[in-house]
Amino acid sequence: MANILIPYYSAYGHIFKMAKAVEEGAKKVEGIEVKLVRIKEFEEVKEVMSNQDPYVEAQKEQNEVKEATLEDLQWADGIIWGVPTRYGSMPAQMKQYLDSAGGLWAKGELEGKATAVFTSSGSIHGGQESTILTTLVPLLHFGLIFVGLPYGENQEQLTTDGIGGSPYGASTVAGPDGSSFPDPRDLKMAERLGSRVAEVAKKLAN
Ligand SMILES: Cc1cc2nc3c(=O)[nH]c(=O)nc-3n(C[C@H](O)[C@H](O)[C@H](O)COP(=O)(O)O)c2cc1C
Repeated sequence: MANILIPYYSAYGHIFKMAKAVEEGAKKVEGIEVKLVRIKEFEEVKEVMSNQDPYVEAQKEQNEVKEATLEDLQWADGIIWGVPTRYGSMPAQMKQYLDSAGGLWAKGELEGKATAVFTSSGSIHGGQESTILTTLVPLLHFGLIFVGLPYGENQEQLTTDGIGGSPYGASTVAGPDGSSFPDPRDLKMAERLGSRVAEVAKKLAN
């Protein structure tokens, strides 16, 4: 038995779609309970974006998803973070959540749990790898054990096509105007990342 938490932030829905694929993958592993939770939005952002249809529609889609709490992190044996690229690194909303977990860090409560990151960017070279690698820095401070997405199981990465996926984690390209959808190969790799973390978390928990 092991619990997998998928905390994600998604302004326009791409990370949300990837998160659901990660969830599917984790659920495929026997004895796994999965919880998908959204990172709290800033009130200022809600206000500024309230007249932007793509944002409003994407938020509606996520209405049913509960907001992430610190108790969720304690509950989890494995944590898979959904982190869209903001200037080549994580959004402030995600950093705020991580910063609010200082009490758990102080007690070492997350040490030894499995973790992974999936991301999304506007353009192919807009910072998917830098987002995952810079997200890894605070995750290591928490003592989490990083799980990547190796080529062997993810031959889709061996391409010159404009899709996501790297040894660092699953990803997708949203398009400069956000109008692209995750490629089926992106979703497949996201699913495999979910299964992989679930397998590792189960072994670590036992
Ligand atoms: C403030 C801001 C900064 C961004 N910075 C980048 C960036 O550095 N590189 C990039 O390719 N896309 C960038 N984007 C585009 C987002 O990565 C893209 O909208 C996101 O991946 C879509 O995921 P979502 O639909 O789940 O929100 C940025 C978007 C915003 C709003």
